[in-house]
Amino acid sequence: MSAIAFEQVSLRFPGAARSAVDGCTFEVQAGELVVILGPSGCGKTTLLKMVNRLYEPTQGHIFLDGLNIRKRPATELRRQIGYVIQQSGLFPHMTVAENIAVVPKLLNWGRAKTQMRVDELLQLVALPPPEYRDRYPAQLSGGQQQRVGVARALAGDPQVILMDEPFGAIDAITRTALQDEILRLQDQLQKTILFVSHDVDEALRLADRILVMQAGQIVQFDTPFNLLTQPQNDFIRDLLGTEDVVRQLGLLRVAIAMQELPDAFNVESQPRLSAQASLREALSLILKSGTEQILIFERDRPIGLVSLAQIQAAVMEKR
Ligand SMILES: Nc1ncnc2c1ncn2[C@@H]1O[C@H](COP(=O)(O)OP(=O)(O)OP(=O)(O)O)[C@@H](O)[C@H]1O
Repeated sequence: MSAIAFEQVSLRFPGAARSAVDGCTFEVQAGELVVILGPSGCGKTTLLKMVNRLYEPTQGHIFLDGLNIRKRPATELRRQIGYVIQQSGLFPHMTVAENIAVVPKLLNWGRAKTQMRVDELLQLVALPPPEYRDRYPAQLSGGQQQRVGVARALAGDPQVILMDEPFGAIDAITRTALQDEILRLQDQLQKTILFVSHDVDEALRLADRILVMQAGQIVQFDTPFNLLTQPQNDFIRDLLGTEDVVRQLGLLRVAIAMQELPDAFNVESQPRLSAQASLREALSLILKSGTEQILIFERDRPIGLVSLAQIQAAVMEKR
């Protein structure tokens, strides 16, 4: 059973000429991180806000773990769905700890259990509790506020988390660090995450699958690799910049060009790279080191080799 399912969902705002979300059908599996990507005004936020019933569809149905969300009281539903928005949405007059404790309080957890949970979550988002627990949001940087926003969304241990351009207002370097945090947290917690973004690189970096929208409709719903290698039309091609080979090298993992390590291969003096690295990093290392091939490692274990010819073949294959 899918964690989230949309069945022919549309929403037309009163007086609007066309639907903001138009006949959307898709399913998200438990533990998946799905990025909703598309240009401004294409309906991303509207789609997201229907999941926690901030908006109600004018047509169609939405299911959470197989249950129609319309059958559940909106307030109870929202307690079970984490929500992170762009400007963190923290309450300015509450401390960091009080902000994170909002849902545990609603769930009547009691003081000791709540305090423990707050500290655990602060640690999880890399903010040492003694230093940050009693600060007010205004005493934090934008990136730290977003970390607290993420901690607050995780507080009630929801299975589903909605994130609406959470890092949209953050500078590029902090943004990359926060994306790394999300990937690390996701590795650890495996939540079902719907993440709105209009940043293509962010989507390619974070998503298990990307739902591309245009004018309220779904254009393609696929893995980053498939979107890059099999874009369904010119809109996707332009949006993702799939014609730019150098850009693609930076986005595709080295693993797609790798060959298995021959038996008894001497791994000693070879230049090496992690399996998480991009083809671009592999190319750069080959050119710099002057070797024919480099070794690919996964968690300290050599798993394969990549050569210049293999990188070229991988890129050619996709054309
Ligand atoms: N509360 C509302 N009342 C009326 N129209 C709305 C409302 N919210 C959004 N819209 C309209 O619905 C369409 C989709 O808006 P939405 O905010 O979902 O787009 P988006 O893809 O999230 O855009 P952005 O990336 O700019 O945030 C737009 O045309 C917008 O003007």
